[in-house]
Amino acid sequence: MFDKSTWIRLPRNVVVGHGVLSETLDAVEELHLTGRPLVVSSPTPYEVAGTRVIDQFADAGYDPDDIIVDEASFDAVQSVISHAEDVDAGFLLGVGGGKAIDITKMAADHLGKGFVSVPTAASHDGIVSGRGSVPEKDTRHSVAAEPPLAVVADTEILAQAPWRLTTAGCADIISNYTAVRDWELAHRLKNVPYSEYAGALSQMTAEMLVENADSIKRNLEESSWIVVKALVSSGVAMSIAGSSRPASGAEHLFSHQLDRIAPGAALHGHQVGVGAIMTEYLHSGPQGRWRDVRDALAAIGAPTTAAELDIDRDTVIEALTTAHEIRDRYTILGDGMSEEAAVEAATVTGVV
Ligand SMILES: NC(=O)c1ccc[n+]([C@@H]2O[C@H](COP(=O)([O-])OP(=O)(O)OC[C@H]3O[C@@H](n4cnc5c(N)ncnc54)[C@H](O)[C@@H]3O)[C@@H](O)[C@H]2O)c1
Ligand SMILES: O=P(O)(O)OC[C@@H](O)CO
Ligand SMILES: [Zn+2]
Repeated sequence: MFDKSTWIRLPRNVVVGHGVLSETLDAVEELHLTGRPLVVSSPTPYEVAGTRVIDQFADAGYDPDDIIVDEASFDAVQSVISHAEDVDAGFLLGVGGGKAIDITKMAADHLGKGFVSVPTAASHDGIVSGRGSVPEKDTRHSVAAEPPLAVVADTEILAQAPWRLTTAGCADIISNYTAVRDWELAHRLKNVPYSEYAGALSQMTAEMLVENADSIKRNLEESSWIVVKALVSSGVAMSIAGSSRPASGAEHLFSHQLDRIAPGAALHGHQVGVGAIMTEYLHSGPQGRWRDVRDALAAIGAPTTAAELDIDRDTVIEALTTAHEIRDRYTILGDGMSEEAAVEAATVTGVV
């Protein structure tokens, strides 16, 4: 008997383009969301977009409230949950980078309330995904969370954000190459469930971004358009998979470990990009495609070395040799790299 079943939870409205922040109210009303809007944001995104979202709802007769968060932690999620309960929020809007959006989708999930994603930077592919990423002690959780009912991605705002945030988003997408390779490996070796559809979509998204690298340029709003569409597509791949597997392999484990050892050193996307150069080397050897990964990152101006991440050699080696411990996710790192092998991989690829 065929007894498989799956839920693919996707946004209903994905609104992308110049000035679309002013259509946030329309995108929400079309969903028939009711009650008090709660805007969850971090300091700069609040100034850049949060106040304008609040004004829209206030002018339309809603009674919006807001809360500022700063870090991706379970404490921050709890503070949003408590605040939402105190003010009797009807639905939540996450306005900001990856951390603010992750916190909002996890709080919305706990509360059983609708969630709307309003990215202010094209820096990560959590814009659409139904996953939240939270560090806790020695580990990093990938938590099932409320996927957005609507996404409002204003390319005017995304283009005005610091350029490094956009190159971080590109690198988060380029890392899909190695994430899919790790996923296929885990499927073959450990019988981890694999979705051909999600894997193909994730890989195609990375390929399209790399093919369009010439059009991804500072001060060009079309760049934000290309990158945000790729970020949406990657998030859809995660929703189809029901996990972050299509977009998170060993290169992400390396980055998560860096977050523990050298917190705040570099952006998530930049870290996973550098990680992908080394894990592609591990997959395909010295003559393999790690140079293609490195060149694709370099073409869009993302870091390709530890120095560009502002991370020293020893930290890279420590992160490489311990990355397999952070999560129960089988990857090319297997049960761990020896120090000698880590030095070899980081040196041959020019990361250190
Ligand atoms: N849930 C998922 O599927 C998923 C996917 C990718 C990344 N992530 C998570 O997202 C986080 C990384 O996202 P991030 O790189 O956006 O980090 P972040 O949320 O810390 O944002 C980086 C900085 O950019 C600022 N910023 C955002 N928009 C700005 C703007 N318009 N102008 C000026 N500054 C602006 C933020 O306030 C913050 O200080 C990590 O925690 C990562 O694990 C989650
Ligand atoms: O599940 P994690 O490893 O947090 O990955 C999510 C996201 O960063 C993928 O780009
Ligand atoms: Zn990522």
